[in-house]
Amino acid sequence: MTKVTVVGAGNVGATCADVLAYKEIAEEVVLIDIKDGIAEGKALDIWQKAPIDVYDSRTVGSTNDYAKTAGSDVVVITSGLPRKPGMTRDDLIETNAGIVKSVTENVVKHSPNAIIIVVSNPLDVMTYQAHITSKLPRTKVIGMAGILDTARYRAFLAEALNVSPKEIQAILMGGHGDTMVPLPRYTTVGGIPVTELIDSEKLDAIIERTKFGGGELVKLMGTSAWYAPGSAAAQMVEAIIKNQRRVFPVCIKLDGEYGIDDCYLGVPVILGRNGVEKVIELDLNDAEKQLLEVSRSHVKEVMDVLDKIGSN
Ligand SMILES: NC(=O)C1=CN([C@@H]2O[C@H](COP(=O)(O)OP(=O)(O)OC[C@H]3O[C@@H](n4cnc5c(N)ncnc54)[C@H](O)[C@@H]3O)[C@@H](O)[C@H]2O)C=CC1
Ligand SMILES: O=C([O-])CC(=O)C(=O)O
Repeated sequence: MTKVTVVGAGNVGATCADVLAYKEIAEEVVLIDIKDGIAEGKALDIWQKAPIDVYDSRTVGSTNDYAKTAGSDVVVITSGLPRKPGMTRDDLIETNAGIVKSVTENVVKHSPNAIIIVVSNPLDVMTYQAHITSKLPRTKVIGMAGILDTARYRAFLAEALNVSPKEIQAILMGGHGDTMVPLPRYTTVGGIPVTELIDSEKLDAIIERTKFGGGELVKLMGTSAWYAPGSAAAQMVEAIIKNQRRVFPVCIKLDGEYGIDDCYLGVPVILGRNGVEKVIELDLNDAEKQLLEVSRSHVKEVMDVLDKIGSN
């Protein structure tokens, strides 16, 4: 039986669990939260939608009882505070590091073979936290951000070009923050390089909007996004559970790739049954390398903050 646990039954976690269930990505989806009854309630609500949307994945809710999560193939960690207007993702580090650490300990105790997908922010550094706490290989503890950031970029491009979002292929690298690195050189529209279809001024504006895409939504809603983040995490789960070997930007600890050691950054990978099956190394030009270095040094600074807090 395929089993997936989602930790945190808030906006992102519940959305992710819903997508996992209605797309029948896993046979059993467990939702767990510390708030009394919330996970049970949302799991029941998703199950009651099954006759309407026609799916048969089972959903189970749990208030902090990790026994119910035992033997999960994949665990998605969404527990933690979201930011409010005026905050950066990095402002969440102290609270969320403690949460991600204790959650990871419980996850590994009950599902030692699970692949862990981290969603909590600040994303790259929470992936670091989960990786060191779990003591699992780096290919099995990865972060979700690149699919979301790339989706925002693709959605903005589809709107500007008045084409279907299905036609836009793109890749984006780096940390999940304002220093992320969209790559126009690797962006195509139905196989046509995007630079042949849009002028550079408009493309630059879309890249800027993408970098601040999370903040745009925080400003509008007073809390951060959940529909696209929940679906993006579910898409990673699907690639793993179905061994699809899809090519996605995913946050992973770099071990020499791109000339970078000991830093958690978004890079293109092949995602399959074993988690990251391969890190793909693109032949970046000097300008792209420079942007990636800016992103690396920012993430490293936040990793240093985590080391100082000492929750690892
Ligand atoms: N990586 C990405 O691209 C994205 C990351 N995020 C991040 O995801 C996280 C969750 O966001 P939302 O779902 O909007 O927040 P939310 O506040 O709606 O839900 C968070 C849930 O975590 C639960 N929780 C807290 N401590 C817990 C613990 N120790 N064990 C189990 N559950 C616990 C809370 O009770 C709450 O239900 C935030 O850190 C946010 O910044 C959000 C969107 C995109
Ligand atoms: O912006 C936030 O705080 C949540 C997030 O990471 C995103 O939506 O990209």
